[in-house]
Amino acid sequence: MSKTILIQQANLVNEGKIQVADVLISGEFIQKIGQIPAEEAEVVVDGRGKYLLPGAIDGQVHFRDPGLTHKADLHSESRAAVAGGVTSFIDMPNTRPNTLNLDLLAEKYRLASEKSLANYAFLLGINGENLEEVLQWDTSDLLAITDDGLYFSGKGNILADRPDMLERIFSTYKGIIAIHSEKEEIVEKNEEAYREKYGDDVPVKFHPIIRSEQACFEATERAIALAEKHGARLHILHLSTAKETSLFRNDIPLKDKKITTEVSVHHLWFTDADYEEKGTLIKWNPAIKTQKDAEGLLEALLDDRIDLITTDHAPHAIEEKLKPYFQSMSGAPLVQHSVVCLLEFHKQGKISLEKIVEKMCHNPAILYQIDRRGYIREGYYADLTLVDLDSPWTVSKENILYKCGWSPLEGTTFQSQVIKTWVNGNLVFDQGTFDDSSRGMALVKSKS
Ligand SMILES: NC(=O)N[C@@H](CC(=O)O)C(=O)O
Repeated sequence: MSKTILIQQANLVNEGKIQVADVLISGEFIQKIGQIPAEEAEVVVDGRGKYLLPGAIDGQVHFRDPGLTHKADLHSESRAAVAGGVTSFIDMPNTRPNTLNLDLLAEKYRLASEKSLANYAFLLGINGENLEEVLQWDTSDLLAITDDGLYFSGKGNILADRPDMLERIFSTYKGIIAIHSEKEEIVEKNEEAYREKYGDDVPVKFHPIIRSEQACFEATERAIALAEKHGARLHILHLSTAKETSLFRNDIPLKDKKITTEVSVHHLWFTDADYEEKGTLIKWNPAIKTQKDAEGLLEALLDDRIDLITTDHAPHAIEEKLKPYFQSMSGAPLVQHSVVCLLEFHKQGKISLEKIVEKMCHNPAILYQIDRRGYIREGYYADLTLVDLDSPWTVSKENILYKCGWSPLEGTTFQSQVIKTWVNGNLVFDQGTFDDSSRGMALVKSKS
Protein backbone atom coordinates (compact mmCIF):
# COMPACT_ATOMS: atom_id res chain seq x y z
CA MET A 1 0.00 0.00 0.00
CA SER A 2 1.47 3.35 -1.02
CA LYS A 3 1.96 6.11 1.56
CA THR A 4 -0.48 8.99 2.00
CA ILE A 5 0.94 12.18 0.52
CA LEU A 6 0.06 15.75 1.44
CA ILE A 7 0.82 18.50 -1.07
CA GLN A 8 0.72 21.63 1.04
CA GLN A 9 -0.37 25.12 0.04
CA ALA A 10 0.21 24.94 -3.72
CA ASN A 11 -1.81 27.18 -6.07
CA LEU A 12 -4.38 24.76 -7.45
CA VAL A 13 -5.37 25.56 -11.04
CA ASN A 14 -8.69 23.88 -11.58
CA GLU A 15 -12.18 24.47 -12.98
CA GLY A 16 -11.63 28.11 -13.91
CA LYS A 17 -10.07 29.12 -10.58
CA ILE A 18 -6.71 29.40 -8.87
CA GLN A 19 -6.75 28.85 -5.12
CA VAL A 20 -4.26 27.91 -2.45
CA ALA A 21 -5.15 24.61 -0.75
CA ASP A 22 -3.76 21.33 0.56
CA VAL A 23 -4.29 18.10 -1.37
CA LEU A 24 -4.21 14.70 0.32
CA ILE A 25 -3.46 11.67 -1.85
CA SER A 26 -4.32 8.23 -0.56
CA GLY A 27 -3.55 5.23 -2.77
CA GLU A 28 -4.57 5.99 -6.34
CA PHE A 29 -6.96 8.81 -5.48
CA ILE A 30 -7.26 12.38 -4.25
CA GLN A 31 -8.81 11.87 -0.84
CA LYS A 32 -9.25 15.42 0.39
CA ILE A 33 -8.79 19.04 -0.70
CA GLY A 34 -8.78 21.91 1.82
CA GLN A 35 -6.93 22.76 5.01
CA ILE A 36 -5.35 19.47 6.08
CA PRO A 37 -3.07 18.95 9.13
CA ALA A 38 0.38 17.57 8.25
CA GLU A 39 -0.14 14.73 10.76
CA GLU A 40 -2.72 13.18 8.44
CA ALA A 41 -0.03 12.24 5.90
CA GLU A 42 3.07 10.06 5.84
CA VAL A 43 4.81 12.20 3.18
CA VAL A 44 4.56 16.00 3.03
CA VAL A 45 5.42 18.02 -0.10
CA ASP A 46 5.86 21.78 0.21
CA GLY A 47 3.89 23.33 -2.64
CA ARG A 48 4.21 26.98 -1.56
CA GLY A 49 4.74 29.32 -4.49
CA LYS A 50 4.22 26.48 -6.98
CA TYR A 51 1.23 25.62 -9.17
CA LEU A 52 -0.56 22.27 -9.02
CA LEU A 53 -2.30 21.28 -12.27
CA PRO A 54 -4.30 18.19 -13.18
CA GLY A 55 -1.99 15.98 -15.26
CA ALA A 56 -2.38 16.84 -18.94
CA ILE A 57 -4.23 14.36 -21.18
CA ASP A 58 -2.66 14.37 -24.65
CA GLY A 59 -5.34 13.35 -27.15
CA GLN A 60 -2.99 12.61 -30.01
CA VAL A 61 0.43 10.95 -29.83
CA HIS A 62 2.42 8.49 -31.94
CA PHE A 63 4.49 6.38 -29.55
CA ARG A 64 5.44 3.98 -32.41
CA ASP A 65 4.98 0.77 -30.44
CA PRO A 66 4.85 -1.89 -31.83
CA GLY A 67 6.80 -2.05 -35.05
CA LEU A 68 8.56 1.30 -35.28
CA THR A 69 10.51 1.15 -32.04
CA HIS A 70 13.71 2.46 -33.62
CA LYS A 71 11.91 5.85 -33.44
CA ALA A 72 10.25 5.61 -30.03
CA ASP A 73 8.52 3.15 -27.72
CA LEU A 74 5.89 3.16 -25.00
CA HIS A 75 8.48 3.25 -22.22
CA SER A 76 10.72 6.00 -23.58
CA GLU A 77 7.92 8.32 -24.69
CA SER A 78 5.77 7.81 -21.58
CA ARG A 79 8.81 8.85 -19.50
CA ALA A 80 9.11 11.97 -21.62
CA ALA A 81 5.37 12.56 -21.14
CA VAL A 82 5.41 12.42 -17.33
CA ALA A 83 8.53 14.61 -17.21
CA GLY A 84 6.49 17.12 -19.20
CA GLY A 85 3.42 16.97 -16.93
CA VAL A 86 1.40 14.69 -19.23
CA THR A 87 -0.17 11.84 -17.24
CA SER A 88 -2.41 10.24 -19.91
CA PHE A 89 -2.19 9.85 -23.68
CA ILE A 90 -4.23 8.59 -26.60
CA ASP A 91 -2.06 6.87 -29.20
CA MET A 92 -2.72 6.73 -32.95
CA PRO A 93 -3.11 3.57 -35.05
CA ASN A 94 -0.28 4.07 -37.56
CA THR A 95 2.00 1.65 -35.74
CA ARG A 96 3.16 -1.54 -37.52
CA PRO A 97 1.02 -3.38 -38.20
CA ASN A 98 -1.63 -0.62 -38.30
CA THR A 99 -4.15 -1.04 -35.46
CA LEU A 100 -7.02 -2.30 -37.58
CA ASN A 101 -8.68 -4.96 -35.42
CA LEU A 102 -9.52 -5.72 -31.81
CA ASP A 103 -6.67 -8.23 -31.39
CA LEU A 104 -4.09 -5.67 -32.47
CA LEU A 105 -5.75 -3.12 -30.20
CA ALA A 106 -5.63 -5.53 -27.25
CA GLU A 107 -1.94 -6.18 -27.99
CA LYS A 108 -1.22 -2.44 -27.69
CA TYR A 109 -3.00 -2.30 -24.34
CA ARG A 110 -0.93 -5.29 -23.19
CA LEU A 111 2.32 -3.64 -24.30
CA ALA A 112 1.39 -0.42 -22.51
CA SER A 113 0.56 -2.27 -19.28
CA GLU A 114 4.12 -3.62 -19.37
CA LYS A 115 5.91 -0.46 -20.49
CA SER A 116 4.04 2.80 -19.88
CA LEU A 117 4.58 5.12 -16.92
CA ALA A 118 1.55 7.18 -17.98
CA ASN A 119 -2.12 6.19 -18.47
CA TYR A 120 -3.06 5.14 -21.98
CA ALA A 121 -5.72 4.56 -24.61
CA PHE A 122 -5.40 3.54 -28.25
CA LEU A 123 -7.37 4.44 -31.34
CA LEU A 124 -8.37 2.04 -34.06
CA GLY A 125 -7.84 2.76 -37.72
CA ILE A 126 -10.28 2.13 -40.53
CA ASN A 127 -9.43 1.20 -44.08
CA GLY A 128 -11.15 -0.37 -47.05
CA GLU A 129 -10.58 -3.87 -45.69
CA ASN A 130 -11.86 -3.52 -42.15
CA LEU A 131 -14.60 -0.91 -42.61
CA GLU A 132 -17.65 -3.21 -42.70
CA GLU A 133 -16.30 -5.31 -39.83
CA VAL A 134 -15.64 -2.24 -37.65
CA LEU A 135 -19.10 -0.87 -38.25
CA GLN A 136 -20.58 -4.04 -36.77
CA TRP A 137 -18.62 -3.99 -33.53
CA ASP A 138 -20.15 -2.90 -30.31
CA THR A 139 -17.81 0.03 -29.88
CA SER A 140 -19.30 1.31 -26.65
CA ASP A 141 -16.12 0.29 -24.82
CA LEU A 142 -13.79 2.07 -27.22
CA LEU A 143 -12.77 5.61 -26.47
CA ALA A 144 -12.79 6.63 -30.10
CA ILE A 145 -12.14 5.50 -33.59
CA THR A 146 -10.24 7.10 -36.42
CA ASP A 147 -9.86 6.76 -40.14
CA ASP A 148 -6.17 7.46 -39.91
CA GLY A 149 -5.22 3.86 -40.60
CA LEU A 150 -5.70 4.23 -44.31
CA TYR A 151 -4.07 7.61 -44.51
CA PHE A 152 -1.10 6.48 -42.47
CA SER A 153 -0.63 3.24 -44.31
CA GLY A 154 0.36 5.38 -47.25
CA LYS A 155 -2.37 4.32 -49.62
CA GLY A 156 -3.85 7.80 -49.85
CA ASN A 157 -6.20 9.72 -47.66
CA ILE A 158 -9.61 8.18 -47.09
CA LEU A 159 -11.15 11.64 -47.30
CA ALA A 160 -9.86 12.26 -50.77
CA ASP A 161 -10.01 8.83 -52.30
CA ARG A 162 -13.11 7.15 -50.98
CA PRO A 163 -16.04 9.53 -50.46
CA ASP A 164 -18.32 6.45 -50.61
CA MET A 165 -16.55 5.03 -47.55
CA LEU A 166 -16.86 8.31 -45.72
CA GLU A 167 -20.57 8.39 -46.42
CA ARG A 168 -20.87 4.85 -45.02
CA ILE A 169 -18.89 5.69 -41.85
CA PHE A 170 -20.73 8.91 -41.14
CA SER A 171 -24.14 7.37 -41.73
CA THR A 172 -23.49 4.31 -39.55
CA TYR A 173 -20.88 4.87 -36.86
CA LYS A 174 -22.10 6.31 -33.56
CA GLY A 175 -18.75 6.89 -31.81
CA ILE A 176 -16.20 9.66 -32.34
CA ILE A 177 -14.83 9.79 -35.88
CA ALA A 178 -11.42 11.46 -35.67
CA ILE A 179 -10.03 12.72 -38.94
CA HIS A 180 -6.69 13.96 -40.22
CA SER A 181 -8.17 16.54 -42.53
CA GLU A 182 -6.24 17.39 -45.71
CA LYS A 183 -7.47 16.79 -49.26
CA GLU A 184 -4.84 14.53 -50.70
CA GLU A 185 -5.81 15.23 -54.32
CA ILE A 186 -4.92 18.91 -53.83
CA VAL A 187 -1.67 18.02 -52.04
CA GLU A 188 -0.67 15.63 -54.82
CA LYS A 189 -1.31 18.21 -57.52
CA ASN A 190 0.83 20.75 -55.67
CA GLU A 191 3.57 18.17 -55.08
CA GLU A 192 3.76 17.43 -58.79
CA ALA A 193 4.06 21.11 -59.66
CA TYR A 194 6.91 21.64 -57.18
CA ARG A 195 8.67 18.41 -58.16
CA GLU A 196 8.68 19.58 -61.76
CA LYS A 197 10.32 22.82 -60.73
CA TYR A 198 12.82 21.63 -58.07
CA GLY A 199 13.15 17.85 -58.43
CA ASP A 200 13.42 15.95 -55.13
CA ASP A 201 14.93 18.82 -53.22
CA VAL A 202 12.02 21.25 -52.90
CA PRO A 203 12.85 23.97 -50.33
CA VAL A 204 10.89 23.06 -47.19
CA LYS A 205 9.48 26.60 -46.96
CA PHE A 206 7.04 25.48 -49.68
CA HIS A 207 5.63 22.74 -47.44
CA PRO A 208 2.70 24.97 -46.29
CA ILE A 209 2.00 25.87 -49.89
CA ILE A 210 2.04 22.24 -51.02
CA ARG A 211 -0.02 21.04 -48.05
CA SER A 212 -2.05 24.18 -48.50
CA GLU A 213 -4.72 26.09 -46.64
CA GLN A 214 -7.11 25.08 -49.42
CA ALA A 215 -6.32 21.36 -48.92
CA CYS A 216 -7.13 21.70 -45.22
CA PHE A 217 -10.17 23.92 -45.58
CA GLU A 218 -11.91 21.87 -48.27
CA ALA A 219 -11.36 18.59 -46.41
CA THR A 220 -12.65 20.02 -43.13
CA GLU A 221 -15.61 21.67 -44.80
CA ARG A 222 -16.55 18.37 -46.49
CA ALA A 223 -16.18 16.32 -43.30
CA ILE A 224 -18.36 18.77 -41.37
CA ALA A 225 -21.02 18.75 -44.08
CA LEU A 226 -21.13 14.94 -43.97
CA ALA A 227 -21.25 14.87 -40.17
CA GLU A 228 -24.10 17.39 -40.16
CA LYS A 229 -25.99 15.47 -42.83
CA HIS A 230 -25.87 12.26 -40.78
CA GLY A 231 -25.77 13.69 -37.25
CA ALA A 232 -22.41 11.97 -36.74
CA ARG A 233 -19.87 12.70 -33.98
CA LEU A 234 -16.84 14.22 -35.72
CA HIS A 235 -13.51 15.33 -34.28
CA ILE A 236 -11.08 17.12 -36.60
CA LEU A 237 -7.49 16.46 -35.52
CA HIS A 238 -4.74 19.13 -35.43
CA LEU A 239 -6.31 22.16 -37.08
CA SER A 240 -3.62 24.25 -38.80
CA THR A 241 -5.28 27.24 -40.49
CA ALA A 242 -7.09 30.33 -39.25
CA LYS A 243 -9.60 29.92 -42.08
CA GLU A 244 -10.84 26.55 -40.83
CA THR A 245 -11.62 27.99 -37.38
CA SER A 246 -14.64 29.77 -38.90
CA LEU A 247 -16.22 26.34 -39.43
CA PHE A 248 -16.50 25.60 -35.68
CA ARG A 249 -18.97 26.79 -33.05
CA ASN A 250 -18.56 28.18 -29.54
CA ASP A 251 -22.17 28.67 -28.59
CA ILE A 252 -22.74 25.20 -27.13
CA PRO A 253 -20.97 23.46 -24.21
CA LEU A 254 -18.35 20.90 -25.22
CA LYS A 255 -20.35 18.01 -23.78
CA ASP A 256 -23.18 18.75 -26.20
CA LYS A 257 -21.06 19.43 -29.30
CA LYS A 258 -21.24 16.92 -32.16
CA ILE A 259 -18.39 18.56 -34.07
CA THR A 260 -15.18 19.28 -32.20
CA THR A 261 -11.58 20.11 -32.98
CA GLU A 262 -8.12 20.55 -31.50
CA VAL A 263 -4.93 22.48 -32.13
CA SER A 264 -1.48 20.94 -31.76
CA VAL A 265 1.24 22.82 -29.91
CA HIS A 266 3.54 23.22 -32.93
CA HIS A 267 0.83 25.01 -34.93
CA LEU A 268 0.70 27.61 -32.15
CA TRP A 269 4.44 27.74 -31.44
CA PHE A 270 6.12 27.78 -34.85
CA THR A 271 5.36 29.70 -38.06
CA ASP A 272 6.61 29.52 -41.65
CA ALA A 273 9.36 31.99 -40.66
CA ASP A 274 10.96 29.09 -38.71
CA TYR A 275 11.51 26.84 -41.76
CA GLU A 276 14.69 28.75 -42.58
CA GLU A 277 16.40 27.86 -39.29
CA LYS A 278 14.70 24.53 -38.49
CA GLY A 279 14.35 23.11 -42.01
CA THR A 280 12.75 19.66 -42.27
CA LEU A 281 12.88 19.28 -38.46
CA ILE A 282 9.56 21.16 -38.37
CA LYS A 283 8.08 19.43 -41.41
CA TRP A 284 4.75 18.21 -40.02
CA ASN A 285 1.46 17.19 -41.62
CA PRO A 286 -0.64 19.32 -41.71
CA ALA A 287 2.11 21.88 -42.32
CA ILE A 288 3.04 24.70 -39.96
CA LYS A 289 1.62 27.74 -41.70
CA THR A 290 1.79 31.53 -41.27
CA GLN A 291 1.94 33.87 -38.27
CA LYS A 292 -1.62 34.85 -39.13
CA ASP A 293 -2.65 31.21 -38.88
CA ALA A 294 -0.92 30.72 -35.51
CA GLU A 295 -2.64 33.85 -34.20
CA GLY A 296 -6.02 32.80 -35.58
CA LEU A 297 -5.68 29.37 -33.97
CA LEU A 298 -4.84 30.92 -30.60
CA GLU A 299 -7.81 33.25 -30.89
CA ALA A 300 -10.13 30.32 -31.67
CA LEU A 301 -8.67 28.39 -28.74
CA LEU A 302 -9.37 31.31 -26.40
CA ASP A 303 -12.96 31.80 -27.63
CA ASP A 304 -13.68 28.03 -27.51
CA ARG A 305 -14.15 27.25 -31.20
CA ILE A 306 -11.12 24.98 -30.61
CA ASP A 307 -11.73 22.53 -27.79
CA LEU A 308 -8.41 20.83 -27.03
CA ILE A 309 -4.65 21.18 -27.18
CA THR A 310 -2.75 18.05 -28.28
CA THR A 311 0.81 17.47 -29.47
CA ASP A 312 0.60 15.04 -32.40
CA HIS A 313 3.90 13.89 -30.87
CA ALA A 314 5.40 12.18 -33.94
CA PRO A 315 9.05 11.24 -33.43
CA HIS A 316 11.35 10.04 -36.20
CA ALA A 317 15.03 9.12 -36.13
CA ILE A 318 17.12 12.16 -37.03
CA GLU A 319 18.39 10.41 -40.20
CA GLU A 320 14.77 10.06 -41.34
CA LYS A 321 14.26 13.81 -40.97
CA LEU A 322 17.48 15.22 -42.42
CA LYS A 323 16.71 14.27 -46.00
CA PRO A 324 15.61 16.09 -49.14
CA TYR A 325 12.03 17.36 -48.95
CA PHE A 326 10.19 14.42 -50.47
CA GLN A 327 12.12 11.81 -48.49
CA SER A 328 12.09 13.61 -45.15
CA MET A 329 9.44 12.12 -42.86
CA SER A 330 6.78 14.42 -41.47
CA GLY A 331 6.39 14.79 -37.72
CA ALA A 332 8.50 15.66 -34.69
CA PRO A 333 8.51 14.90 -30.94
CA LEU A 334 6.74 17.28 -28.52
CA VAL A 335 5.11 15.49 -25.58
CA GLN A 336 7.85 16.44 -23.08
CA HIS A 337 7.51 20.13 -23.93
CA SER A 338 3.81 20.80 -24.54
CA VAL A 339 2.91 22.02 -21.05
CA VAL A 340 5.97 24.27 -20.79
CA CYS A 341 5.26 25.76 -24.25
CA LEU A 342 1.79 26.73 -23.05
CA LEU A 343 3.16 28.04 -19.73
CA GLU A 344 5.56 30.17 -21.79
CA PHE A 345 2.58 31.61 -23.69
CA HIS A 346 1.07 32.33 -20.28
CA LYS A 347 4.23 34.18 -19.22
CA GLN A 348 3.90 36.23 -22.42
CA GLY A 349 0.34 37.19 -21.43
CA LYS A 350 -1.30 35.23 -24.26
CA ILE A 351 -3.33 32.68 -22.26
CA SER A 352 -4.41 32.20 -18.65
CA LEU A 353 -3.41 29.20 -16.55
CA GLU A 354 -7.09 28.34 -16.15
CA LYS A 355 -7.53 28.19 -19.95
CA ILE A 356 -4.44 25.99 -20.35
CA VAL A 357 -5.87 23.54 -17.81
CA GLU A 358 -9.28 23.64 -19.49
CA LYS A 359 -7.82 22.78 -22.91
CA MET A 360 -5.13 20.29 -21.85
CA CYS A 361 -6.78 18.56 -18.89
CA HIS A 362 -10.54 19.10 -18.47
CA ASN A 363 -11.62 19.08 -22.11
CA PRO A 364 -9.85 15.89 -23.24
CA ALA A 365 -11.56 14.16 -20.29
CA ILE A 366 -14.96 15.53 -21.37
CA LEU A 367 -14.48 14.87 -25.10
CA TYR A 368 -13.26 11.29 -24.70
CA GLN A 369 -15.52 10.69 -21.65
CA ILE A 370 -12.62 9.58 -19.49
CA ASP A 371 -13.49 8.26 -16.05
CA ARG A 372 -12.39 10.40 -13.05
CA ARG A 373 -9.42 12.17 -14.59
CA GLY A 374 -8.56 15.63 -15.88
CA TYR A 375 -9.61 17.53 -12.72
CA ILE A 376 -8.34 18.07 -9.17
CA ARG A 377 -11.37 16.65 -7.35
CA GLU A 378 -11.90 14.47 -4.29
CA GLY A 379 -12.44 10.88 -5.42
CA TYR A 380 -10.63 11.43 -8.74
CA TYR A 381 -7.38 9.69 -9.68
CA ALA A 382 -4.35 11.55 -8.34
CA ASP A 383 -2.92 12.50 -11.75
CA LEU A 384 -1.19 15.74 -10.88
CA THR A 385 1.76 17.86 -11.87
CA LEU A 386 3.53 20.50 -9.81
CA VAL A 387 5.12 23.33 -11.82
CA ASP A 388 7.42 26.21 -10.99
CA LEU A 389 6.64 29.26 -13.13
CA ASP A 390 9.98 30.91 -12.34
CA SER A 391 12.66 28.34 -13.00
CA PRO A 392 14.32 28.98 -16.38
CA TRP A 393 15.93 26.11 -18.24
CA THR A 394 17.04 25.42 -21.80
CA VAL A 395 16.16 22.40 -23.95
CA SER A 396 19.36 20.54 -24.82
CA LYS A 397 20.54 17.05 -25.79
CA GLU A 398 21.26 16.42 -22.08
CA ASN A 399 17.64 16.87 -21.00
CA ILE A 400 15.74 15.51 -24.03
CA LEU A 401 14.07 12.22 -23.07
CA TYR A 402 12.72 11.15 -26.46
CA LYS A 403 14.20 7.93 -27.80
CA CYS A 404 15.05 9.76 -31.05
CA GLY A 405 17.27 12.10 -28.99
CA TRP A 406 16.35 15.40 -30.68
CA SER A 407 13.73 18.11 -30.42
CA PRO A 408 12.69 20.98 -32.70
CA LEU A 409 12.88 23.10 -29.53
CA GLU A 410 16.58 22.51 -28.82
CA GLY A 411 18.12 25.79 -27.65
CA THR A 412 14.77 27.19 -26.48
CA THR A 413 14.71 28.63 -22.96
CA PHE A 414 11.51 28.17 -20.97
CA GLN A 415 10.71 30.18 -17.84
CA SER A 416 8.65 27.37 -16.32
CA GLN A 417 9.58 23.89 -15.30
CA VAL A 418 7.71 20.72 -14.37
CA ILE A 419 8.97 19.66 -10.93
CA LYS A 420 6.94 16.62 -9.93
CA THR A 421 4.32 14.42 -11.58
CA TRP A 422 2.02 11.90 -9.91
CA VAL A 423 0.19 9.24 -11.93
CA ASN A 424 -2.54 7.35 -10.04
CA GLY A 425 -1.01 8.62 -6.78
CA ASN A 426 2.53 7.44 -7.60
CA LEU A 427 5.28 10.04 -7.78
CA VAL A 428 6.65 8.95 -11.16
CA PHE A 429 8.74 12.03 -11.91
CA ASP A 430 10.62 14.05 -9.32
CA GLN A 431 13.04 16.76 -10.47
CA GLY A 432 14.80 14.71 -13.10
CA THR A 433 14.45 11.28 -11.48
CA PHE A 434 11.86 8.62 -12.34
CA ASP A 435 10.13 5.77 -10.61
CA ASP A 436 10.74 3.44 -13.53
CA SER A 437 8.90 0.59 -11.83
CA SER A 438 5.61 2.48 -11.88
CA ARG A 439 2.99 1.65 -14.52
CA GLY A 440 0.00 3.65 -15.74
CA MET A 441 -3.51 2.32 -16.24
CA ALA A 442 -5.78 1.97 -19.25
CA LEU A 443 -8.16 4.92 -19.55
CA VAL A 444 -11.74 3.86 -18.97
CA LYS A 445 -14.89 5.46 -20.26
CA SER A 446 -16.99 7.24 -17.63
CA LYS A 447 -20.44 5.80 -16.96
CA SER A 448 -22.43 9.01 -17.45
N1 LIG B 1 1.72 14.37 -38.22
C1 LIG B 1 2.80 14.00 -38.88
O1 LIG B 1 3.45 14.84 -39.50
N2 LIG B 1 3.22 12.74 -38.89
C2 LIG B 1 2.50 11.61 -38.41
C3 LIG B 1 1.56 11.10 -39.45
C4 LIG B 1 0.61 12.14 -39.96
O2 LIG B 1 -0.27 12.59 -39.20
O3 LIG B 1 0.72 12.51 -41.12
C5 LIG B 1 3.48 10.49 -38.04
O4 LIG B 1 3.01 9.46 -37.56
O5 LIG B 1 4.68 10.66 -38.23
